[in-house]
Amino acid sequence: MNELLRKRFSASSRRGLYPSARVPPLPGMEMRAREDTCMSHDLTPPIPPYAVSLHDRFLCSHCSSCFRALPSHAPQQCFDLKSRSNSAPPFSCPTCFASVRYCSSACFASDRPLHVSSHECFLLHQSHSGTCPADDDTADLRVALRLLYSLEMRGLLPSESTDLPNRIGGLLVSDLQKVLEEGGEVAEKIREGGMRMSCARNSGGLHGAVMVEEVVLWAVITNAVEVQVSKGPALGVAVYGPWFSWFNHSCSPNACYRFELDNWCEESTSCESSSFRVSPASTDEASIAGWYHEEGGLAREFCKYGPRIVVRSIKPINKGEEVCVTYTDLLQPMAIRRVDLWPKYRFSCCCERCSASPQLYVDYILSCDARNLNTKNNNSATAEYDELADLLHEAIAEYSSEDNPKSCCYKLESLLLSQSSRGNNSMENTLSGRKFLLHPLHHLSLSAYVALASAYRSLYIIGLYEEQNGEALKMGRAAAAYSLLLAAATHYLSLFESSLIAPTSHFWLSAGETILNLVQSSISGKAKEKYESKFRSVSHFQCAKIERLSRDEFMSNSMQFIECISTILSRCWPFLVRSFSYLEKIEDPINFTWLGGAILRPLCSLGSKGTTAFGKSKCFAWEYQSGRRIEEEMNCLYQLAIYSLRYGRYLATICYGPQSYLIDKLTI
Ligand SMILES: C[S@@+](CC[C@H](N)C(=O)[O-])C[C@H]1O[C@@H](n2cnc3c(N)ncnc32)[C@H](O)[C@@H]1O
Repeated sequence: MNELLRKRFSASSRRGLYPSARVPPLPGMEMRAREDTCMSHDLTPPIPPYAVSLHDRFLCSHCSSCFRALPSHAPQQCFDLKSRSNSAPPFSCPTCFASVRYCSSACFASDRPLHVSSHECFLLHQSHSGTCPADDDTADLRVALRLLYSLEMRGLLPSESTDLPNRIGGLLVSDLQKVLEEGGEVAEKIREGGMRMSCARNSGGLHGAVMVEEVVLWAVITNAVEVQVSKGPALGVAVYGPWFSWFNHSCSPNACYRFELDNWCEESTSCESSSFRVSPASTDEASIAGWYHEEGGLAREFCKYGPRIVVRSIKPINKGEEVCVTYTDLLQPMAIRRVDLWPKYRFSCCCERCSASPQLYVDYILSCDARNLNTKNNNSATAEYDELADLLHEAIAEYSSEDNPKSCCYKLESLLLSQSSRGNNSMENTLSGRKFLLHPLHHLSLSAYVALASAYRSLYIIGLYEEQNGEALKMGRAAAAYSLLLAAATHYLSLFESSLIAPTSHFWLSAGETILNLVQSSISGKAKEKYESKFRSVSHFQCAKIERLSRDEFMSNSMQFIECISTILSRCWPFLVRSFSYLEKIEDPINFTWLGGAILRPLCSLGSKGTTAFGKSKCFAWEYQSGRRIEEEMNCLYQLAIYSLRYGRYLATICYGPQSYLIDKLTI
């Protein structure tokens, strides 16, 4: 931001808008279960949003109102808004160079007044005119402008003479003053963003209230969610009213959420409170009553179209229990989760996972030195750990920004090799003079596997494109191996912290897809048909029951799945990892016996309860022999792909429901 402009909007000029005296914060709102609920149940109907905005890169390819992909006449991708064409497609905004587009006249009619009146149009104009960095995404600012306009139209904005509000439209905005006074990245984002919003609203003028823009932008930062309706990056950003925004965070959440693009209500844009299995709660009942009556009710929503959000249970929940979702990546250890949550949400989580003493096994294992796995002693050298973490993050960041998968694989694998003990079946306590040793379940290893799986997938595609089949096969093997390692590791962790089934579902689906692609590009159509028919005749795995699923049934299904694929995996793992030094150290990615007896006991007892759905007897019984023909390897991998996809789909159905985009075309 221009330094001169920053000075003009210094803290002292802003302070004038709201007196510094603060009213005591309202008691926090939360959501509680109205009745006993099993895992895998929708707790809310589809909730329409307060405000939504596509990320800039999707403005040209998706409808700005309903978020559906535009018909093929529009360019599929639009990473650079400045390079738009002159001929505007139908249903687009002529004022902002057609960067905002709609799929139908209904979407156009419903959204364009908001697009124009919120001055989003002007903000995009600013972006085009080159005054903002080309890679700057304006979705947060645009959603804040839209929210601001909607609140204003409904008389829900505080007047300039009142104290800094604790809530706007029911959304928590307390702590803004502290955030701005303390400074830092988020304060900077609010100051700069608030000013850009103000410029847009005043057609470039710098007068008028900046503070209200900052308040609304803070509401967006604290309450918005990324809209994920398809594979790949999130399409945009959405802010929902109290029915969603009052769900608190837990690091051991009992619910998660999905988005739906269809089933929007043509007539009514609000939800009946009777259709919710949760209700708002607070230590101060009067403040809830205030939101029901004085502000027009919790169910008031602003957008006719746009992605609806549905909250779903992922654990059994008792009547009256608080229902929480997660605001952060749960595969991180506690210290990192705290650092991640504080700047945007201003609280230190005290959920049962965070307050357990001693810390829970899952948190211990995500951060401990490989040599301490069985000792519960986490005395590792922090300087050496920090150095390793920096190097890993640097390599991953470089991959994200420069898209050089080869260099990423080289750097990450060198780091993993230099820091690892000898692999999971032979953990040694006596290793070298190193002060910190990684193990495959450490959170740094998991982050590295995510990047490696993605980088090797890119190299595999490049190999296929360049018709270097040998190289493509090699890269595809590594991509499959890292995807499997990631899925197996998170699966293991999810047995101790069951909310981890949500990320685990993504990893099994991704492993299944990666392996299936590898098989399909490596065999002839005839061979594929043969595998498919052979597999159909011997495989009966259904992971059938989702409705009224008990925790025991779920655990039993999970153990059977692992039992089943362990047989197949032991045959094809050596083929996948051949000639990859780090992967070769891992003798069996789903065998966790190296973690020690005490830890494994609960799992062994569960395993013995297994029923027949995933029984070993139903697997193929081919023995691994070195030098087998590639078709035989592929045959084995094909089974692994199908099992991984089916199990991933089972987990995804539990977490996101059968309507989720993750539950797609698996017909085999
Ligand atoms: C999206 S709102 C959730 C609803 C909020 N409790 C309210 O009163 O509106 C996010 C804010 O809620 C509070 N919050 C959420 N989860 C929390 C938790 N586990 N512990 C303490 N505060 C939490 C924080 O102030 C956070 O910024």
